[in-house]
Amino acid sequence: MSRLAIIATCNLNQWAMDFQGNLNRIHQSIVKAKEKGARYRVGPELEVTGYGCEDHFLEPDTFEHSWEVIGELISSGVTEDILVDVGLPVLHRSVSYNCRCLIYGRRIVLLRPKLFLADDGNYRESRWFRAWKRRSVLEQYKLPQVIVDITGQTTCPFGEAIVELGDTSLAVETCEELFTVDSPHIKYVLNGVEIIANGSGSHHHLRKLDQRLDLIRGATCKGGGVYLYANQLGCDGGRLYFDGCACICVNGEIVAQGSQFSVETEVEVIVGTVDLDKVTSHRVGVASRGFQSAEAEDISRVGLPEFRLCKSSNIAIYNSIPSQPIQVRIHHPMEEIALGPACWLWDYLRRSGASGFFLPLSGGADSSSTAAIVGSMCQLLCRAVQKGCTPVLEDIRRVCGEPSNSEYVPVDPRELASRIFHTCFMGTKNSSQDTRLRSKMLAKDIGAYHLDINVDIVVDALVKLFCVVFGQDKEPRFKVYGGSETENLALQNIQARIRMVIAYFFAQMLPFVRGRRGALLVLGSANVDEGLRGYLTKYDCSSADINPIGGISKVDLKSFLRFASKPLEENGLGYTSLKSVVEAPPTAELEPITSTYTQTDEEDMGMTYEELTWYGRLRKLGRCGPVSMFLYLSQVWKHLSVRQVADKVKFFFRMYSMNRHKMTTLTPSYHAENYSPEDNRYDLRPFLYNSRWQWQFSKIDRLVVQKEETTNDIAH
Ligand SMILES: Nc1ncnc2c1ncn2[C@@H]1O[C@H](COP(=O)(O)OP(=O)(O)OC[C@H]2O[C@@H]([n+]3cccc(C(=O)O)c3)[C@H](O)[C@@H]2O)[C@@H](O)[C@H]1O
Ligand SMILES: Nc1ncnc2c1ncn2[C@@H]1O[C@H](COP(=O)(O)OP(=O)(O)OP(=O)(O)O)[C@@H](O)[C@H]1O
Ligand SMILES: NC(=O)CC[C@H](N)C(=O)O
Repeated sequence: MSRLAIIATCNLNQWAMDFQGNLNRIHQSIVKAKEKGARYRVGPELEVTGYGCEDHFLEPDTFEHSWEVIGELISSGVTEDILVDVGLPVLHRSVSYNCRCLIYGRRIVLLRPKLFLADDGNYRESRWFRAWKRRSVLEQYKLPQVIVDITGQTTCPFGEAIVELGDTSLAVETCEELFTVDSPHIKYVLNGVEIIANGSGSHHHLRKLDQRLDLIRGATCKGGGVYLYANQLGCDGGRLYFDGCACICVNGEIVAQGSQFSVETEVEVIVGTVDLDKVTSHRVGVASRGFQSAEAEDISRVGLPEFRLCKSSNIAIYNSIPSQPIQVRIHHPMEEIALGPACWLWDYLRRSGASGFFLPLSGGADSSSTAAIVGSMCQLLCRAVQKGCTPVLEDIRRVCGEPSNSEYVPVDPRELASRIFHTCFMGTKNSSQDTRLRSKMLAKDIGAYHLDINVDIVVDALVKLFCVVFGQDKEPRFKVYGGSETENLALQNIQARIRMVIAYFFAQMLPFVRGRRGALLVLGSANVDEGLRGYLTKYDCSSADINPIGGISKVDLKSFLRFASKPLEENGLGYTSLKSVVEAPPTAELEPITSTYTQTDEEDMGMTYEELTWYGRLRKLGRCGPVSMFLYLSQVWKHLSVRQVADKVKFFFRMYSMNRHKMTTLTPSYHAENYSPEDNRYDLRPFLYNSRWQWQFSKIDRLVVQKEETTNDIAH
């Protein structure tokens, strides 16, 4: 008979610092794995604490509580008859490490510290942990008293090692180690390890899954082997959405895949039956691998001979056949926008204790996108309830403020939206009927509780106050009525800013008005490009509690709106009113519309959204300063003269640097794109610039002259 093994990996929706909840979910995942006959279970990175504890990893309490959780797991008996691989932070000789802990029954088999830390973009693990550098040394770790008391074991091996089981060998790596050039799994494969597990804390951004799956397949494609990938799922207390997708890969082919975006369960266990003889067979067939293996550098080994993964008395084995390769599921980027932020919003809402959302809905592309994402969340929730996910139903009832004996079951996403989603059009004299109507129609499509109000009374009161203080002759006027730039801007900003105050007021009071308790979270809708250009009023209605689209570009949002306007049968979101939103030119509607003037975003900004997307990508992803951005764009924008390109690039950098201060107060938003300008965690820059960029701009000027001379020479 083949060496068949049933193994399990999981997606866990952990929450930073929620030790009790995290313990329950880890426990549940082990129980589920055992129920399905698995003999090995791997969980996500730092699952005991939650990945996103950040500076809590500097507190000794965090390490102590982590061992208490391990103690609870062991004493519950759940680790009996299964090899469990859990992620937690560990202090060893007063140095903190991000570790995997392998437990069998009441024995800690190995503590394996992370070798290569994640330190780019959103990650800064070296702020809290050290990477393990003594790769050839296996040290003895002094176990804490809480574990000694339960197990009687006083020390365990600490370091990089292969675990030799009775019938196979296994090694583990942690998240970023899969992404590094010289991944540890290469050595493990050459050392004959058949099963490699990776516990990850890896977040979603658009179009990323492809890369991750390629790496997973690549790990065992050349040298054979089984690769198990576990990940966190959901919002664990920050701006990131961890997108699960736990999977099992055999000899470079995915045989099992968990969900990427799901509100259905906090504990998703993915089980596969793998034939380890297939690994041997694959390996024997590649002679060059054999040559390299024969001379591979040895790795320390820890023995667990009494444990056989392919246990012949395992009843489940008799009933199972090896898992076959599957077609992997990769969502279209537009579905990713509809699903990722929706799942993040739901975790945030249910965990914050709020009673729903309040969204200032202008009928423009941005706030309409936010609204559609909340609609998508309601659709996901109703689908989960239909499938019988009881914990989801309980959470919904709690958010809706239902009594404990409630029998409420949401079946219609629009009906659910009417309970938890509130939208408000806040018009002024400058608002058009078109946007007012679009806002109303979209709210109807989604089912939101909608308000249509005018805020002129408040704006006028503020202008009056100004006149009382400074005199009637200083009454500010719009430019179209002969006012200066300053007056024109001030009159716009006050309308925009007052909307924010009203939004918070209404969000606090609406549950009371509707005979409910609690308060609503205010949603924001600023997008990446506006942030970059500074085309927003600081502390206006783009300031909110959370923003699901703050990391998404306008160009992607437009495509998303087209997708969301399609009927459900065509896999859209069914919000047909969005069609007119996409077609309308973006406008702030803060200036009076006259027969000769209508305000539009692109004209106001002095650049198009498409140009802004270029600047955004080159600035962050291309790591371009003004000069290299100019050089690059003068190659690409052939429809413009180099002087025009130079003027555009200089204008962008001037506006960007003048407005960078606005990024410091950006509403916390879902991280969806690597070109995000988010200033607090991701895109760290100064916010007081010399916006003349003298050195850089004069170099651009010299280059323009040079290029013009060269072009003239060629022409003659
Ligand atoms: N270096 C610096 N560091 C810190 N803070 C700085 C600062 N420079 C100015 N400030 C502060 O920022 C204030 C100016 O910023 P802010 O009040 O926002 O005003 P401001 O940026 O002058 O004007 C708002 C901009 O957004 C546009 N807008 C308005 C309304 C809607 C929309 C839309 O998205 O549709 C766009 C409008 O056309 C204009 O370009 C100053 O009064 C000062 O308090
Ligand atoms: N008339 C309005 N009624 C309700 N909310 C509004 C209105 N105008 C603006 N807002 C809110 O203020 C935010 C910022 O306003 P701004 O004029 O900058 O719009 P925007 O960023 O272009 O977004 P949108 O595309 O949603 O209009 C909007 O996203 C919206 O949430
Ligand atoms: N936690 C980690 O090591 C994650 C790093 C990895 N590059 C990722 O984005 O998935």
